[in-house]
Amino acid sequence: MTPSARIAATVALLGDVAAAPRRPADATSNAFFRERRYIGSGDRRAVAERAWSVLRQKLRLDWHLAQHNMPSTPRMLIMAHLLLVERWTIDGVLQGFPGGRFNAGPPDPGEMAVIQALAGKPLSEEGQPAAPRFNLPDWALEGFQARFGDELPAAAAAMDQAAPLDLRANLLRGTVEQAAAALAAEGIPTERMTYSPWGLRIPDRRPILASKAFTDGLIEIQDEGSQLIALLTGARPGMRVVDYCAGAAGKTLAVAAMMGNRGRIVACDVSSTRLEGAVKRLRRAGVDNAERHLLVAGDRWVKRRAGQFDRVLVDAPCSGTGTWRRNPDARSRTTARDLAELVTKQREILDHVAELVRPGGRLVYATCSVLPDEDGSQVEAFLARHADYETVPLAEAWAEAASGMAQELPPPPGSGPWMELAPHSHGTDGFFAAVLRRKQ
Ligand SMILES: C[S@@+](CC[C@H](N)C(=O)[O-])C[C@H]1O[C@@H](n2cnc3c(N)ncnc32)[C@H](O)[C@@H]1O
Repeated sequence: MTPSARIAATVALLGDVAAAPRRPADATSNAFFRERRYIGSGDRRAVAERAWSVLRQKLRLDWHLAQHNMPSTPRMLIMAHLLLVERWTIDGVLQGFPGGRFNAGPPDPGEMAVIQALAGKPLSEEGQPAAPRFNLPDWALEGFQARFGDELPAAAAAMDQAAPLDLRANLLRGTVEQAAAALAAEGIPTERMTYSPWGLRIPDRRPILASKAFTDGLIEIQDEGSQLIALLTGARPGMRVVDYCAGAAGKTLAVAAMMGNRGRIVACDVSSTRLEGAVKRLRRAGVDNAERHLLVAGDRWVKRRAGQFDRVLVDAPCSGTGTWRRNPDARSRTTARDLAELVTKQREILDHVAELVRPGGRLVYATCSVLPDEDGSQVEAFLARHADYETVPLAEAWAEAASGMAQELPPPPGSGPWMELAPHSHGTDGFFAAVLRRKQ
């Protein structure tokens, strides 16, 4: 493809993303390239990388375009990206948008006026309101400020970067060293992680789904923060555990490995598609102590099992604000209304499952959000409603988890009542986890 044909393909991809505003951009992107198998891998990478960078910077680009009363069309977003992010000149942009077949077509007079106004401008500038300056949607600004305080500039900047590829060695299939050696033998070098005893990191992201280490179940893709949530359950062989919002079983797999396949873990979810997705993963990982339960309206599953579980993990549906490194489009896709609905849903789920835990057992509440409404405030409100629960501070929960493990753990990733992870402070996605004990 010529450079201008790549730009035209990026316009088309961003058009598809805009046409399906509630759909995650990676799903749209996969479908886009599936329908265009003639696009070679180099072109595909170039188109996807630029589209992804536009989505990563979209709130800032929107702001610049709004200053000129220009709607954020895919064409205009790319032109603004070329000027403000890639630092192209006006001539460069005009060459990128020529007429003719396979090209995006030249700018119209309105677009041309904006191109001229944006040329040479910085992406972020003095006087810009805080939300676009920190690349945050308006509805999330207050929560980010409350969570990070003076660290907000560093936290927001780290959230802007692409994330590494994090793997978890599956101890049901071998040791961490064996997993690392298997990957290295396939030309995929990895690094150990700071906190997770099972973690292997690939700093430069590369496809690993076709690797033998992956198909043999030696490794799973899982952010270090997610691994630490599983770790904080302190699950051990022989326990009875529920992973209540299990999705496609990401954390079920990690917890089952901690249990050495002994005891029982039930993966519940309201989504049959997600639970279905768990089947293959459980098999590949060699997990045979897990069962799945699809939650339906009026389900009495929880009521019938009151007080029966040692550990209940609620990996709650959330705004995903902690994962914006990986899902930059979610910044624009999620709304204030979504957040309000999620906070209500989280409260309802917590209240519903509280009775599943046996006295002395633990309820672990986790999100991949950094917003206090979904995290600390949600837990404080739960504790105020449930006098039979108390917090197990992070250091204590960490030490408890460590005592059940063969290898030593580093010091916990923080102090205080719960675990709060973020890209700038821990190199993980943004995560929250609180360990709550049901009193005897
Ligand atoms: C953060 S995701 C879980 C990710 C998963 N634990 C993992 O590690 O891969 C939240 C999950 O909660 C599920 N969910 C939404 N509402 C629910 C409810 N009322 N009860 C249980 N699960 C629910 C969603 O279908 C989604 O799979």
